Amino acid sequence: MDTKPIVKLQNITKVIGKKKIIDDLSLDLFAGQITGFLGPNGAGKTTTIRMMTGLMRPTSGEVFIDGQAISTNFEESMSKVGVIVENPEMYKFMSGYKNLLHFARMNKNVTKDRIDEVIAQVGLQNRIHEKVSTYSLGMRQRLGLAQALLHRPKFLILDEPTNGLDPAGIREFRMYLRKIATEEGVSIFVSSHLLAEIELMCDRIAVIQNGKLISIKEVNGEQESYYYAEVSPKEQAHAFFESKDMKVENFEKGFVIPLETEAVPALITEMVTSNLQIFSFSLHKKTLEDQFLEMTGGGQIAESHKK
Ligand SMILES: Nc1ncnc2c1ncn2[C@@H]1O[C@H](COP(=O)(O)OP(=O)(O)OP(=O)(O)O)[C@@H](O)[C@H]1O
Repeated sequence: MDTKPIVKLQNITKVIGKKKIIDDLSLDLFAGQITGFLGPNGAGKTTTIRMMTGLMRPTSGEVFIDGQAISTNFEESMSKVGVIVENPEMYKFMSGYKNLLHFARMNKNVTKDRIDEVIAQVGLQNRIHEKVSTYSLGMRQRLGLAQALLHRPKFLILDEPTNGLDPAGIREFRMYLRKIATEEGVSIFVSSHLLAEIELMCDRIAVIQNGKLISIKEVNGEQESYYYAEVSPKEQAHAFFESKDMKVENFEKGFVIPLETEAVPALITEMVTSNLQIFSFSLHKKTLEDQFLEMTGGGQIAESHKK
Protein backbone atom coordinates (compact mmCIF):
# COMPACT_ATOMS: atom_id res chain seq x y z
CA MET A 1 0.00 0.00 0.00
CA ASP A 2 1.14 3.51 -0.86
CA THR A 3 2.04 5.13 2.44
CA LYS A 4 1.32 8.70 1.33
CA PRO A 5 -2.24 9.53 2.36
CA ILE A 6 -4.71 10.58 -0.35
CA VAL A 7 -6.58 12.63 2.23
CA LYS A 8 -5.06 14.24 5.26
CA LEU A 9 -7.15 15.99 7.88
CA GLN A 10 -4.67 17.92 9.98
CA ASN A 11 -5.79 19.22 13.37
CA ILE A 12 -9.19 20.31 12.11
CA THR A 13 -11.28 22.44 14.44
CA LYS A 14 -14.62 24.00 13.53
CA VAL A 15 -16.32 26.51 15.77
CA ILE A 16 -19.80 27.77 14.93
CA GLY A 17 -21.03 30.54 17.22
CA LYS A 18 -19.63 29.55 20.57
CA LYS A 19 -19.82 25.84 19.89
CA LYS A 20 -16.78 23.73 19.04
CA ILE A 21 -18.34 21.29 16.59
CA ILE A 22 -15.11 19.61 15.48
CA ASP A 23 -12.27 19.45 17.96
CA ASP A 24 -8.68 18.97 16.74
CA LEU A 25 -9.50 16.10 14.40
CA SER A 26 -6.66 14.44 12.47
CA LEU A 27 -7.15 11.53 10.09
CA ASP A 28 -5.27 10.01 7.14
CA LEU A 29 -7.01 8.08 4.35
CA PHE A 30 -5.08 5.86 1.97
CA ALA A 31 -5.39 4.60 -1.62
CA GLY A 32 -7.40 1.42 -2.16
CA GLN A 33 -8.77 1.57 1.35
CA ILE A 34 -12.39 1.84 2.41
CA THR A 35 -12.77 3.75 5.68
CA GLY A 36 -16.05 3.87 7.56
CA PHE A 37 -17.01 7.02 9.44
CA LEU A 38 -19.21 6.18 12.35
CA GLY A 39 -20.68 8.30 15.08
CA PRO A 40 -23.85 8.96 17.02
CA ASN A 41 -26.29 11.63 15.80
CA GLY A 42 -24.81 15.10 16.02
CA ALA A 43 -21.24 13.81 16.44
CA GLY A 44 -19.96 15.95 13.58
CA LYS A 45 -19.87 13.58 10.57
CA THR A 46 -21.69 15.87 8.15
CA THR A 47 -19.63 18.88 9.27
CA THR A 48 -16.40 16.92 8.69
CA ILE A 49 -17.57 15.80 5.24
CA ARG A 50 -18.52 19.39 4.35
CA MET A 51 -14.95 20.45 5.16
CA MET A 52 -13.50 17.58 3.12
CA THR A 53 -15.55 18.62 0.11
CA GLY A 54 -14.71 22.30 0.39
CA LEU A 55 -18.28 23.32 1.28
CA MET A 56 -17.13 24.66 4.64
CA ARG A 57 -13.83 26.06 5.88
CA PRO A 58 -12.27 24.78 9.09
CA THR A 59 -11.78 27.41 11.81
CA SER A 60 -8.26 26.06 12.13
CA GLY A 61 -6.31 23.14 10.68
CA GLU A 62 -6.02 22.06 7.06
CA VAL A 63 -7.47 19.44 4.71
CA PHE A 64 -5.05 18.07 2.09
CA ILE A 65 -6.25 16.08 -0.93
CA ASP A 66 -3.44 14.24 -2.69
CA GLY A 67 -0.94 16.62 -1.14
CA GLN A 68 -2.81 19.84 -2.05
CA ALA A 69 -4.30 22.04 0.66
CA ILE A 70 -7.98 22.82 -0.02
CA SER A 71 -7.56 26.35 1.36
CA THR A 72 -4.82 27.32 -1.12
CA ASN A 73 -5.40 24.95 -4.08
CA PHE A 74 -9.16 24.64 -4.05
CA GLU A 75 -9.83 23.68 -7.67
CA GLU A 76 -7.00 21.25 -8.03
CA SER A 77 -7.73 19.48 -4.76
CA MET A 78 -11.46 19.32 -5.50
CA SER A 79 -10.81 17.84 -8.94
CA LYS A 80 -9.61 14.72 -7.10
CA VAL A 81 -12.83 14.33 -5.08
CA GLY A 82 -15.98 12.43 -6.03
CA VAL A 83 -19.11 12.69 -3.92
CA ILE A 84 -22.18 10.52 -3.80
CA VAL A 85 -25.12 11.99 -2.03
CA GLU A 86 -28.03 10.04 -0.63
CA ASN A 87 -30.30 10.54 -3.63
CA PRO A 88 -28.20 11.35 -6.66
CA GLU A 89 -29.77 13.96 -8.92
CA MET A 90 -30.70 12.20 -12.16
CA TYR A 91 -32.90 12.99 -15.12
CA LYS A 92 -35.44 10.21 -14.86
CA PHE A 93 -36.84 10.65 -18.36
CA MET A 94 -33.40 10.17 -19.90
CA SER A 95 -31.43 6.95 -20.16
CA GLY A 96 -28.63 6.19 -17.73
CA TYR A 97 -26.21 6.68 -20.60
CA LYS A 98 -27.55 10.14 -21.49
CA ASN A 99 -27.32 11.13 -17.84
CA LEU A 100 -23.67 10.15 -17.78
CA LEU A 101 -23.06 11.93 -21.08
CA HIS A 102 -24.66 15.04 -19.61
CA PHE A 103 -22.38 14.97 -16.55
CA ALA A 104 -19.35 14.11 -18.69
CA ARG A 105 -19.87 17.33 -20.71
CA MET A 106 -19.15 19.33 -17.58
CA ASN A 107 -15.64 17.96 -17.59
CA LYS A 108 -13.55 18.16 -20.76
CA ASN A 109 -11.32 15.29 -19.69
CA VAL A 110 -14.03 12.66 -19.64
CA THR A 111 -13.94 10.57 -22.83
CA LYS A 112 -16.58 8.18 -24.22
CA ASP A 113 -14.23 5.33 -23.33
CA ARG A 114 -14.23 6.48 -19.74
CA ILE A 115 -18.03 6.51 -19.73
CA ASP A 116 -18.07 2.89 -20.97
CA GLU A 117 -15.47 1.98 -18.38
CA VAL A 118 -17.46 3.31 -15.41
CA ILE A 119 -20.65 1.70 -16.73
CA ALA A 120 -18.88 -1.66 -16.70
CA GLN A 121 -17.43 -0.96 -13.27
CA VAL A 122 -20.88 -0.59 -11.74
CA GLY A 123 -22.38 -3.44 -13.79
CA LEU A 124 -24.99 -1.41 -15.69
CA GLN A 125 -24.03 -2.44 -19.26
CA ASN A 126 -27.29 -4.24 -19.94
CA ARG A 127 -29.64 -1.48 -18.82
CA ILE A 128 -27.68 1.70 -19.50
CA HIS A 129 -29.78 2.72 -22.54
CA GLU A 130 -33.05 2.40 -20.64
CA LYS A 131 -34.72 5.34 -18.91
CA VAL A 132 -33.63 5.95 -15.32
CA SER A 133 -37.33 5.90 -14.32
CA THR A 134 -37.29 2.13 -14.96
CA TYR A 135 -34.30 1.57 -12.66
CA SER A 136 -34.49 0.06 -9.21
CA LEU A 137 -33.12 2.13 -6.32
CA GLY A 138 -29.99 -0.04 -6.33
CA MET A 139 -29.40 0.66 -10.01
CA ARG A 140 -29.88 4.38 -9.43
CA GLN A 141 -27.34 4.28 -6.64
CA ARG A 142 -24.90 2.52 -8.95
CA LEU A 143 -25.52 5.10 -11.66
CA GLY A 144 -24.70 7.75 -9.02
CA LEU A 145 -21.51 5.86 -8.30
CA ALA A 146 -20.65 5.78 -12.01
CA GLN A 147 -21.29 9.52 -12.27
CA ALA A 148 -19.03 10.24 -9.27
CA LEU A 149 -16.25 8.16 -10.86
CA LEU A 150 -16.31 9.80 -14.30
CA HIS A 151 -13.48 12.25 -13.63
CA ARG A 152 -11.26 9.59 -12.01
CA PRO A 153 -11.34 10.91 -8.47
CA LYS A 154 -8.67 9.67 -6.08
CA PHE A 155 -11.03 10.13 -3.19
CA LEU A 156 -14.70 9.15 -3.05
CA ILE A 157 -17.07 10.21 -0.29
CA LEU A 158 -20.34 8.45 0.33
CA ASP A 159 -22.77 9.85 2.86
CA GLU A 160 -25.21 7.17 4.05
CA PRO A 161 -24.88 5.35 0.71
CA THR A 162 -27.15 2.38 1.25
CA ASN A 163 -30.13 4.24 2.70
CA GLY A 164 -33.27 2.57 1.46
CA LEU A 165 -31.55 -0.37 -0.20
CA ASP A 166 -32.65 -3.89 0.62
CA PRO A 167 -30.05 -6.40 1.89
CA ALA A 168 -29.38 -7.78 -1.58
CA GLY A 169 -28.95 -4.25 -2.94
CA ILE A 170 -26.56 -3.40 -0.11
CA ARG A 171 -24.51 -6.52 -0.78
CA GLU A 172 -24.30 -5.72 -4.45
CA PHE A 173 -23.35 -2.09 -3.84
CA ARG A 174 -20.65 -3.18 -1.42
CA MET A 175 -19.18 -5.52 -3.99
CA TYR A 176 -18.90 -2.72 -6.55
CA LEU A 177 -17.29 -0.37 -4.01
CA ARG A 178 -14.69 -2.97 -3.14
CA LYS A 179 -13.96 -3.52 -6.83
CA ILE A 180 -13.50 0.21 -7.43
CA ALA A 181 -11.21 0.65 -4.42
CA THR A 182 -9.05 -2.22 -5.65
CA GLU A 183 -9.09 -1.60 -9.41
CA GLU A 184 -8.81 2.19 -9.41
CA GLY A 185 -6.88 2.60 -6.15
CA VAL A 186 -9.50 5.06 -4.95
CA SER A 187 -9.64 5.91 -1.26
CA ILE A 188 -13.28 5.57 -0.19
CA PHE A 189 -14.85 7.20 2.84
CA VAL A 190 -18.27 5.95 3.92
CA SER A 191 -20.37 7.67 6.55
CA SER A 192 -23.14 5.53 7.93
CA HIS A 193 -25.21 4.62 10.94
CA LEU A 194 -25.51 1.02 9.84
CA LEU A 195 -22.88 -0.58 12.01
CA ALA A 196 -23.05 -4.10 10.65
CA GLU A 197 -22.95 -2.72 7.13
CA ILE A 198 -19.87 -0.60 7.85
CA GLU A 199 -18.21 -3.63 9.39
CA LEU A 200 -18.73 -5.66 6.22
CA MET A 201 -17.88 -2.88 3.81
CA CYS A 202 -14.84 -1.22 5.34
CA ASP A 203 -11.19 -1.99 6.05
CA ARG A 204 -11.02 0.61 8.78
CA ILE A 205 -13.49 2.39 10.97
CA ALA A 206 -13.03 5.88 12.36
CA VAL A 207 -15.35 6.69 15.24
CA ILE A 208 -16.28 10.29 16.03
CA GLN A 209 -18.06 11.59 19.10
CA ASN A 210 -18.64 15.17 20.23
CA GLY A 211 -16.46 16.37 17.37
CA LYS A 212 -13.47 14.27 18.48
CA LEU A 213 -12.01 11.23 16.79
CA ILE A 214 -12.18 8.66 19.54
CA SER A 215 -10.99 5.55 17.75
CA ILE A 216 -9.59 4.13 14.54
CA LYS A 217 -9.97 0.41 14.19
CA GLU A 218 -8.82 -1.99 11.51
CA VAL A 219 -11.53 -4.43 10.52
CA ASN A 220 -9.77 -7.76 10.21
CA GLY A 221 -12.50 -10.24 10.95
CA GLU A 222 -11.03 -10.98 14.36
CA GLN A 223 -13.61 -10.11 16.94
CA GLU A 224 -12.87 -9.49 20.57
CA SER A 225 -14.55 -12.05 22.77
CA TYR A 226 -15.65 -12.51 26.35
CA TYR A 227 -17.28 -15.22 28.47
CA TYR A 228 -20.73 -15.03 29.96
CA ALA A 229 -21.60 -17.16 32.97
CA GLU A 230 -24.77 -17.69 34.96
CA VAL A 231 -23.67 -18.57 38.46
CA SER A 232 -25.47 -18.94 41.75
CA PRO A 233 -25.55 -17.67 44.47
CA LYS A 234 -24.77 -14.35 42.81
CA GLU A 235 -23.34 -12.51 45.81
CA GLN A 236 -21.01 -15.33 46.60
CA ALA A 237 -19.93 -15.46 42.96
CA HIS A 238 -19.30 -11.73 42.98
CA ALA A 239 -17.11 -12.04 46.08
CA PHE A 240 -15.28 -14.92 44.40
CA PHE A 241 -14.43 -12.84 41.32
CA GLU A 242 -13.41 -9.89 43.51
CA SER A 243 -11.08 -12.07 45.57
CA LYS A 244 -9.38 -13.01 42.31
CA ASP A 245 -9.19 -9.37 41.16
CA MET A 246 -11.22 -10.16 38.05
CA LYS A 247 -12.97 -7.23 36.39
CA VAL A 248 -16.33 -8.82 35.72
CA GLU A 249 -19.51 -7.01 34.73
CA ASN A 250 -22.53 -7.86 36.76
CA PHE A 251 -25.79 -8.42 34.89
CA GLU A 252 -29.17 -9.41 36.26
CA LYS A 253 -28.74 -13.09 35.52
CA GLY A 254 -25.01 -13.54 35.13
CA PHE A 255 -21.53 -12.14 34.70
CA VAL A 256 -19.52 -10.96 31.73
CA ILE A 257 -16.00 -12.26 32.32
CA PRO A 258 -12.95 -11.12 30.35
CA LEU A 259 -10.90 -14.30 30.15
CA GLU A 260 -8.37 -16.10 27.96
CA THR A 261 -9.62 -19.46 26.70
CA GLU A 262 -6.67 -21.30 28.32
CA ALA A 263 -7.75 -20.01 31.73
CA VAL A 264 -11.32 -21.35 31.46
CA PRO A 265 -10.89 -24.93 32.84
CA ALA A 266 -8.94 -23.78 35.92
CA LEU A 267 -11.49 -21.06 36.68
CA ILE A 268 -14.42 -23.47 36.37
CA THR A 269 -12.69 -25.98 38.65
CA GLU A 270 -12.11 -23.25 41.25
CA MET A 271 -15.70 -22.07 40.99
CA VAL A 272 -16.95 -25.60 41.59
CA THR A 273 -14.65 -26.14 44.59
CA SER A 274 -15.89 -22.81 45.98
CA ASN A 275 -19.39 -24.29 45.94
CA LEU A 276 -20.67 -22.03 43.18
CA GLN A 277 -23.36 -23.51 40.98
CA ILE A 278 -22.69 -22.93 37.29
CA PHE A 279 -25.80 -22.90 35.12
CA SER A 280 -24.09 -21.71 31.97
CA PHE A 281 -20.62 -20.68 30.80
CA SER A 282 -20.36 -19.52 27.19
CA LEU A 283 -18.10 -17.69 24.76
CA HIS A 284 -19.49 -14.57 23.04
CA LYS A 285 -18.02 -12.45 20.29
CA LYS A 286 -18.22 -8.70 20.65
CA THR A 287 -20.08 -7.31 17.70
CA LEU A 288 -19.08 -3.99 16.25
CA GLU A 289 -22.23 -2.64 17.83
CA ASP A 290 -21.05 -3.77 21.28
CA GLN A 291 -17.69 -2.08 20.71
CA PHE A 292 -19.28 1.08 19.32
CA LEU A 293 -21.61 1.41 22.30
CA GLU A 294 -18.71 0.79 24.67
CA MET A 295 -16.55 3.43 22.99
CA THR A 296 -19.25 6.07 22.85
CA GLY A 297 -20.52 5.30 26.34
CA GLY A 298 -23.96 4.60 24.91
CA GLY A 299 -24.21 1.34 26.82
CA GLN A 300 -22.29 -1.62 28.05
CA ILE A 301 -21.57 -4.72 26.04
CA ALA A 302 -23.89 -7.64 26.08
CA GLU A 303 -27.15 -5.67 26.25
CA SER A 304 -28.87 -9.00 25.59
CA HIS A 305 -27.66 -10.35 28.94
CA LYS A 306 -29.76 -7.78 30.79
CA LYS A 307 -32.99 -9.60 30.01
N1 LIG B 1 -24.56 25.66 11.08
C1 LIG B 1 -24.61 25.19 12.33
N2 LIG B 1 -24.84 26.01 13.37
C2 LIG B 1 -24.88 25.55 14.63
N3 LIG B 1 -24.69 24.27 14.99
C3 LIG B 1 -24.45 23.40 14.00
C4 LIG B 1 -24.39 23.80 12.62
N4 LIG B 1 -24.13 22.70 11.88
C5 LIG B 1 -24.04 21.67 12.74
N5 LIG B 1 -24.24 22.08 14.01
C6 LIG B 1 -24.18 21.23 15.23
O1 LIG B 1 -22.96 20.53 15.20
C7 LIG B 1 -23.12 19.21 15.69
C8 LIG B 1 -22.63 18.22 14.65
O2 LIG B 1 -23.51 18.21 13.54
P1 LIG B 1 -23.34 17.25 12.28
O3 LIG B 1 -24.50 17.48 11.38
O4 LIG B 1 -21.99 17.41 11.71
O5 LIG B 1 -23.43 15.82 12.98
P2 LIG B 1 -23.63 14.37 12.33
O6 LIG B 1 -22.63 13.51 13.00
O7 LIG B 1 -23.60 14.47 10.85
O8 LIG B 1 -25.05 13.99 12.83
P3 LIG B 1 -26.22 13.12 12.14
O9 LIG B 1 -25.76 11.73 12.19
O10 LIG B 1 -27.38 13.38 13.05
O11 LIG B 1 -26.41 13.66 10.76
C9 LIG B 1 -24.58 19.08 16.04
O12 LIG B 1 -24.72 19.27 17.42
C10 LIG B 1 -25.25 20.16 15.24
O13 LIG B 1 -26.40 20.60 15.91
